[in-house]
Amino acid sequence: SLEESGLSPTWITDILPSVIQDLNRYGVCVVDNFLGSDKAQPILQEVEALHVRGLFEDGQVVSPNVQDQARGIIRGDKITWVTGNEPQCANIRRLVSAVDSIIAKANHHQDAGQLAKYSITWRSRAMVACYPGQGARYVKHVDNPDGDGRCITAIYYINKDWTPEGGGVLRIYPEGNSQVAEIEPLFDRMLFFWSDRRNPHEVLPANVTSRYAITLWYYD
Ligand SMILES: O=C(O)CNC(=O)c1n[nH]c2ccccc2c1=O
Ligand SMILES: [Fe+2]
Repeated sequence: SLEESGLSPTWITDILPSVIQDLNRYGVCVVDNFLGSDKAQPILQEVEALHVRGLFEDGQVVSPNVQDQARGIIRGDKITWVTGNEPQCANIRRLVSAVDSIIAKANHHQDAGQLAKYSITWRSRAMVACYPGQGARYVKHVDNPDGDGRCITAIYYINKDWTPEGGGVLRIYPEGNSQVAEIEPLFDRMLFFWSDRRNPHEVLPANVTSRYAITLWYYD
C-alpha cells in the first residue's frame, strides 16, 4: 500500500497522468526522480548488499537454442528474485508497493485508454538485475512475444553518476515508429512499457562495473 512506501498522497496524483498519457501515446513512459534520492539511496544499498552477499546468480550466458548460440552471448545479466518481504529488502518492498499503487490506479482510471483493456491483478516478484560491465548486454528481444500474460514491464534504475561511457543504455524500438528510444539507466529513474511485441528492446553493452535495475512484470 502507498502508506507503506512512505510517499505523500499527492505523489501518486502527480505521477499518474503522465504514466497514463505516455503509455497510451508512446507505449513507453519515463519518470525521473521517481522516489527522491532519500528513498532511492537505501534501495541501492540493499541491492549492493544482495550483490556483496553473492545472491546474484549468473544470467544464462549461452542461450538454450542453437540460433542464439550462433549469436554467442545473448545475456550478460546476473539476476536475483526478491519478494520484498525478505528482512534486508524493506526499501525494495516500498518501491514495489509504490509501483503497484501506480499500476492499479492507472488500470482503473476513467481515462485509462488502452490500459482499460487489461485487468491487472497479478505481478512477478521483483527481478534485481546486475550487468557486470565488460560489455555485458542483452540482445534485442521482446519480453512477452507469445502472450504469456505480461502486459506492462516496469524497470527502476539505481545507477549513480551514470555517464555515456558507462554504456548500458536501454534501446527500445517502438513498433510502427521510426523513432528509437534510448533510455539511460539513471539513478531513481522509473520506466514503464508494454511488454508485448510493440516494444522490442535491447540493453547496449555496459562498461560500468555494475549496472543495476529492478524489474516488475504486471499480468493481465
Ligand atoms: O535492464 C534494462 O534496461 C532492460 N532489461 C531487459 O530488457 C531485460 N529483459 N528481460 C530479462 C529477462 C531475464 C533477465 C534479465 C532481463 C532484462 O534485463
Ligand atoms: Fe527485456
